[in-house]
Amino acid sequence: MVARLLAAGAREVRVLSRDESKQDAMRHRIRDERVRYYVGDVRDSDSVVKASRGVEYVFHAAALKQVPSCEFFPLEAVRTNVLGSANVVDACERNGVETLVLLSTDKAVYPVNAMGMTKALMEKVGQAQARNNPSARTRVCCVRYGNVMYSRGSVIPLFIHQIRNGLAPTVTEPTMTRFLMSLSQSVELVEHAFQYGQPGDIFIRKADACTIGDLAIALCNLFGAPAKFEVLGVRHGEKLYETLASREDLARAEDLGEFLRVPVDSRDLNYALYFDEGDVGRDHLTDYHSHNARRLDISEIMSVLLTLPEIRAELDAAQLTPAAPA
Ligand SMILES: O=c1ccn([C@@H]2O[C@H](COP(=O)(O)OP(=O)(O)O[C@H]3O[C@H](CO)[C@@H](O)[C@H](O)[C@H]3O)[C@@H](O)[C@H]2O)c(=O)[nH]1
Repeated sequence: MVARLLAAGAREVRVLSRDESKQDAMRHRIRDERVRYYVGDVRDSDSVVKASRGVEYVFHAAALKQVPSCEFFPLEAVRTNVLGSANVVDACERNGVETLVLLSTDKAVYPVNAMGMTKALMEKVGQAQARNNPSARTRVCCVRYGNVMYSRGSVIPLFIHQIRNGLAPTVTEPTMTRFLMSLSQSVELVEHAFQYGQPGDIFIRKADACTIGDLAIALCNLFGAPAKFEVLGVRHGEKLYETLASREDLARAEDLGEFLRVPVDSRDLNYALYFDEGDVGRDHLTDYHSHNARRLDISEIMSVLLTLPEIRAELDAAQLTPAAPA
């Protein structure tokens, strides 16, 4: 996102995060005087207010995002994902920020784990700001997407590490499905919300899905390893499939081709006014989830993986020419 903003000619980009070491690594990688680094924490309102003073646009990606660790420390997830996000919303309004985009996840839909529940509440905090303050200075909207391939701490780099060290990848449950998105697709979704979002909108990117067993085999094939994996069993708080849009979302959604736009339910608390009309339009019986989305087969997964620069770099490092997808 920072790279895209710089390329688009931003005068200044501020990065607020807790980890000075990651900031230092980024400073060396990006080498651009327009990037300013602020050490702080979304849990500390003061640090967010200071970092967002004089800022026009804010992209809020700070989160506790590992499902199993949020299960063990749910209050930590509440502090960062819910209260921290509320601090960001408040700081933006206070400083007259024009647009705030909140980054959410498919795990926020019908959530079963603390990570998803806290992200769902973050969506609610953003939407309540839009609904309760029609004259708000800040336009708040949300994006929701599935797994970003090769993101830090996720399963693809783990499988590659295992395969490159001669180990069989450890698959939790082979039939489990996930939506697959590239980093650039997720950034495009954020940019779309930033450009076109109305207050309280949630934008969803449609995506293809695959089973984790097929993903492991596709990576074994690419790295020339035997096509086999070890089965671990489902981890704490995990779902067999993820839902990008609920049937309730779909009843209100506008189909934009690659994206769905779910506008905020802008009725006020005076429900009597709506008694005659009711909440019409709930004609969707199915959700949009990773079991009923388009399913990639092993050779399609291999082709998708080969489009990622990170996978190409891993193959180069292993001095491998990729096996052609069958
Ligand atoms: O050793 C492992 C670790 C994970 N998995 C599976 O791989 C899939 C993906 O796991 P992981 O990469 O850890 O991602 P998720 O737990 O699905 O969560 C990621 O994807 C979400 C979007 O759905 C984001 O919101 C989260 O921040 C991000 O961590 C899941 O089915 C896991 O069960 C394995 O099979 N073996």
